[in-house]
Amino acid sequence: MSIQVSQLSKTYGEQKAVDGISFALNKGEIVGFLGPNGAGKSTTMKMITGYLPPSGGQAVVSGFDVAKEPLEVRRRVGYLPEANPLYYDMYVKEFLGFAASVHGLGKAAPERIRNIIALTGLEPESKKKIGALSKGYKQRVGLAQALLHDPEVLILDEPTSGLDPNQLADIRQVIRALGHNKTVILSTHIMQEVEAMCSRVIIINKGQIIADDTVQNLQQQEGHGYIQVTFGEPVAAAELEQLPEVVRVAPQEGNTWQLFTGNVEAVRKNLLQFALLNNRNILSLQSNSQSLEAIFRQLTK
Ligand SMILES: Nc1ncnc2c1ncn2[C@@H]1O[C@H](COP(=O)(O)OP(=O)(O)OP(=O)(O)O)[C@@H](O)[C@H]1O
Repeated sequence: MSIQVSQLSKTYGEQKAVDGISFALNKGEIVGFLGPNGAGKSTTMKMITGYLPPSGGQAVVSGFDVAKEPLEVRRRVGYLPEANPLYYDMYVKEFLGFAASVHGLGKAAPERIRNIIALTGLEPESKKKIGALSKGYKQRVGLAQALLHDPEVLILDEPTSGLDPNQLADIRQVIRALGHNKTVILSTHIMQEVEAMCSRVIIINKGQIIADDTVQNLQQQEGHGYIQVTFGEPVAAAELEQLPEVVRVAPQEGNTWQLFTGNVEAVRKNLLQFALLNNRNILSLQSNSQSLEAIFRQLTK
């Protein structure tokens, strides 16, 4: 187990920013950490990296308790904080050299820095001062810093914020490749990003975990899949609502309906049977799963 979080919580005054959350991540997982603004994502990430002491519970990274052995944890974790604090007066290579010395990379540092600059696409800007870089390139320096010591675990708080579409594609590719032999947890508000990169999604709302599953499983869960059916004649909502396995129905244009269900196959069969017994014509029938964005909105509203 790379990351084991048990009953972790953080209280600010009266507010429970993180409220007893538990999850475990294995090596090779890229997990999308989603939630509305203020849900507790950054607070959780800061506690897992050891930058913020929890009010309760425990976080264990690569077998080390974050509270008891913070140095062992920092050796194994690469962290890109949301605010990405960088030394603006330093040159890119100078900053990475400094970060390498903090991690005690010694003689390995120059080659490692060269490799990381290439990996994060910093080459064209590597001779500039950090303060002179665009937002996207500053973000790349933050990512380079997080990767420098080749950590087993990467904790990336909105790693792609500020990147243009070309840079987005590059960095997603880098993160996907890293995910083969590391554990990556990344927070984002971009749902396509999660669909493109993550093997698993954890959704947090008001400090509590409300979903923890693969994107595919989330889409197949109760009420998240739907069938769109068009009849040749009017049908009443009540007739469709009483079909077994239908969770809710939504009228569309004309005689088209969306039937939400956790069992798309069963509803398809039930619909065909309903049409046959009640003398209705089905003009088209299509099964769909809702987008992650729609599921997110449903779960967090
Ligand atoms: N230092 C602090 N003092 C008091 N309250 C805080 C502090 N840091 C965070 N909070 C509160 O804790 C809650 C969770 O904040 P957090 O930054 O973890 O959310 P988030 O999910 O990362 O949000 P966002 O998507 O906006 O970055 C918020 O209500 C926030 O105001």
